Amino acid sequence: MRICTLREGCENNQVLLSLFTMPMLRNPSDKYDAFVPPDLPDRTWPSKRITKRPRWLATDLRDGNQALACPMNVEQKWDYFKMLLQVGFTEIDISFPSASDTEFNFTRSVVASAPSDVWLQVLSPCRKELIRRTVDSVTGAKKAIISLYIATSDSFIQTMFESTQEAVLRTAVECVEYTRSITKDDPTQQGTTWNLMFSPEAFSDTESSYAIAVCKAVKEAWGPSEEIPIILNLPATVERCTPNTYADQVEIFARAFTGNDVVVSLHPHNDRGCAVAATELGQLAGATRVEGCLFGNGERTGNVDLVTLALNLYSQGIDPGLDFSDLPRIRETVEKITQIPVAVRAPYAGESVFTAYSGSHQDAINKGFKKWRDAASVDGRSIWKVPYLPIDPEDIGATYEAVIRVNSQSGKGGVAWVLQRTLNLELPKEFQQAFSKIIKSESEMKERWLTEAEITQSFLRHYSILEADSRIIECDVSPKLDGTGRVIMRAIVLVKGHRREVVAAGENAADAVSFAFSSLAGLNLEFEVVPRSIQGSLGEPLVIALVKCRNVWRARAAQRGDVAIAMACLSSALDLQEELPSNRQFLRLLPIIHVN
Ligand SMILES: CC(=O)SCCNC(=O)CCNC(=O)[C@H](O)C(C)(C)COP(=O)(O)OP(=O)(O)OC[C@H]1O[C@@H](n2cnc3c(N)ncnc32)[C@H](O)[C@@H]1OP(=O)(O)O
Ligand SMILES: CC(C)C(=O)C(=O)O
Repeated sequence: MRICTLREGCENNQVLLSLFTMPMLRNPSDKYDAFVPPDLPDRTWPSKRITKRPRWLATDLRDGNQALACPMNVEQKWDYFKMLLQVGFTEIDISFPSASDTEFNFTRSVVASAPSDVWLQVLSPCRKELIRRTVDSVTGAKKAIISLYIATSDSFIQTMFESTQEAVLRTAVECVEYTRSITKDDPTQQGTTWNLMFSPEAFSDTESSYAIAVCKAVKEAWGPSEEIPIILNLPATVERCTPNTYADQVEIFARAFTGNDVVVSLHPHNDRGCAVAATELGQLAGATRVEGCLFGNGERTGNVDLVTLALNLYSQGIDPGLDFSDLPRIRETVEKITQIPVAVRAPYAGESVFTAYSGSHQDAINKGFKKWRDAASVDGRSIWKVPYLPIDPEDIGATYEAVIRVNSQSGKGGVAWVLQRTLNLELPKEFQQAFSKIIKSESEMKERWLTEAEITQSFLRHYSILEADSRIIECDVSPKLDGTGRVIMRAIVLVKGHRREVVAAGENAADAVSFAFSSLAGLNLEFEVVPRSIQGSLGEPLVIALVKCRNVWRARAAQRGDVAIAMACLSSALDLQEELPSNRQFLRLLPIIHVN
């Protein structure tokens, strides 16, 4: 066998060995034409705002389904359909009935038991035999939309149909007339409320005047009413231009259909990654209905993502009319059925989209949450103003656990957030700083983020809060017992195997303890004590005392208020002894509390 490479050039009887990939074109204009936008100098959409939700159509069971390696079976379609109903969709593109028995049979079973207020939409090309089968599939439905499409873009007409604009327009009209004759004009079909949707395929690639001409002819052939306006659907079948250009195209189209007997609908795909933007601008330009899929499933890069669109509205204070309170469950169902994972950074739904690892983000979120909660409790309102979080993750079923994850990029705000959540413990700033260093190096050592449980355990361990071996045998702090209004502290401590009793008085518990310890150890120590109640995962309620002694913060915990503080001070002081010269005789009081 003789081998050649592209670089050397190949002759007959040689086997091509692909040793290198072809470089991208130096001059892409040799191959690709720039998109030519329509001219609309007096466009009005840029100064408009979206103030209400569109009509939503979920095409997961049709456009989404036709893009799957393993199209859904009847059972999967049913599970998906029920989920869409729960979310609140009232227009659902359920199938391409002429494609297969599965599609046809599923459609028949939905017709038999779908809620009566839901529009069942089914798609067919403009081919009469396929339209017949499509109409048969929804016969008996309460509400059905027959959705017809035909290619109208020059390139599709030339490449696919090898036809002309006139012939395509004629076919479209004939097919609509035929559809009308076997649906709303057929006396045997009067049990169903029929509507028509028509899509000039690759609208965004179609000359606007031609798209309008075809749709006008189609509208006339169908004869819509104001009660049931015809749906003219404008697919960006392949997204080929910037969203502002799509919006111009939509505005040009919408201006041509001013009556109430038309609804302008959008069907954007995401080839350039701009489908959400295109859909939002398309609504500014006059569209009032949107077709898409959950999480942007669909052909190639997908249809526009309805979750993102709906939650974008929600984040602006507009009720999207779709319920994503339990988005994680919806995501799980969709992933299971489609076998396509939702990307970790998919807006709203991705695993990482509410997570901050970096210190400055965490700090701002931590402060923002506190302010938001305080503000809510003051004036009864709770306008969301937490930095870095476009919406409250809890609204869509995400937990706050995912909001802050602590790794070596994190600062003190992160650990403060975690301890606040797990122990309901608010650490003083310097304490946060000290503990954050410990956590940072643990995370660096492990080369990963640390879980809330790991951080909490590390806190308890580092400050000897949970160690079992108690060496304070008794500790009693009795307020104001010495007749002078001072606090008496009495403790029996085990020091190197010897029981010792310490008694002292002070202005408060900490004071008393500091005197007690001073007398025991021969040191003069002062304590600043910040008592905190913690509940959290520890079972019994505890008091943690954050103790500052000689400018070092420490934490200790015990089961009851003053005693806890006393023990905390004592224990902290005893820890400090280790930092003193070894010739001083000091005690080692081992951890003081036992928590089951
Ligand atoms: C942009 C979209 O998403 S459109 C929806 C696409 N979805 C699907 O195609 C999924 C289901 N499709 C199918 O099961 C099959 O394609 C069927 C049943 C529709 C048709 O199957 P077949 O008859 O074998 O035809 P085939 O799949 O090759 O389709 C191409 C034919 O349809 C014609 N065609 C394509 N679109 C249309 C249209 N909108 N209106 C009329 N004819 C059309 C083509 O010109 C071609 O005709 P030709 O055979 O005379 O050249
Ligand atoms: C048939 C139409 C609506 C479509 O799916 C598209 O053009 O992408």
